Amino acid sequence: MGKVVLQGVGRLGSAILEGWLKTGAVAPADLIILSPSEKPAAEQARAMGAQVNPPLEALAEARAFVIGVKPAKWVEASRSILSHLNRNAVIVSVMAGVRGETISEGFVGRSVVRIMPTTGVAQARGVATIWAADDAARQVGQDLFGPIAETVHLDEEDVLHAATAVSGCGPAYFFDFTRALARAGVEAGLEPEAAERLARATLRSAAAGVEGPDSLDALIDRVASPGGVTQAGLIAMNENGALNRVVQSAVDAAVAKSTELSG
Ligand SMILES: NC(=O)C1=CN([C@@H]2O[C@H](COP(=O)(O)OP(=O)(O)OC[C@H]3O[C@@H](n4cnc5c(N)ncnc54)[C@H](O)[C@@H]3O)[C@@H](O)[C@H]2O)C=CC1
Ligand SMILES: O=C(O)[C@@H]1CCC=N1
Repeated sequence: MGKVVLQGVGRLGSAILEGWLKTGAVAPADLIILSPSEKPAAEQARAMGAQVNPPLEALAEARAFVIGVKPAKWVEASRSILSHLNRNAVIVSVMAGVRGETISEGFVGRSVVRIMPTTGVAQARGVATIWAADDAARQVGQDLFGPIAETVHLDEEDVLHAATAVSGCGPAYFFDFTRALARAGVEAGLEPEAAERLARATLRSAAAGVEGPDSLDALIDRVASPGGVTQAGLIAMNENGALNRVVQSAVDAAVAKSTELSG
């Protein structure tokens, strides 16, 4: 089967690692982790049998090489490992922006699959958008991320910018909204601790609602009694298209940044 190399155990890399360890999607004995500093998730993986920073000759057994470093770092990070990496290893990039063709050139023609996951992969409850130029690479992406995320396959690489702006970044938008809701609750008279507990629990409760088949319109409708309290809040939030405008501007800015990173 071959080894899976994870290069970079930062915010997202550690979430991926936690998801794999939790689900067994990648057996710890098949994991090679490359990290310049000690990381709790890497240490947990090591205790379960993974190799952390082994001699680079170990990369000759790699079937997949996951780039978990920042877009500005991958070229430098690939330099020392390239000559050791199995010729047939599939390069799995979770980097925002950087194009598959550019990565493939940097990895001397190896196949590339691009994935845009959310940090929810840590709890095996992520969502991951997948694009690859060839089916074999796409399958590697599915095998690695299917067990820890709901996967959405794209036919067009360019649409990854939009998927990144909506989904890769999306959890932060919801957390930001939740924080704003808690702050508004404090303004309205709640104690800060109660306001934060209520806002966080409401996010979880709303998330449970979207597990089912109901449309978003139906879900909103169920909360908003006609002429009632929720409707008053929704009317204020959407006055002159305010909510759509602010969300659209966030997505547009993220798409622009992702496009900038693609060079
Ligand atoms: N944080 C997120 O929610 C998401 C991040 N991404 C992508 O994931 C990648 C990583 O992002 P974050 O985890 O947020 O950044 P981060 O800065 O938290 O993690 C990057 C890690 O790479 C390590 N690193 C740097 N040079 C290295 C090298 N030569 N060898 C091994 N490790 C090295 C750093 O020590 C750091 O721990 C980025 O390309 C980003 O676009 C994609 C989707 C979501
Ligand atoms: O903020 C970032 O650049 C990365 C990509 C999507 C989520 N986090």
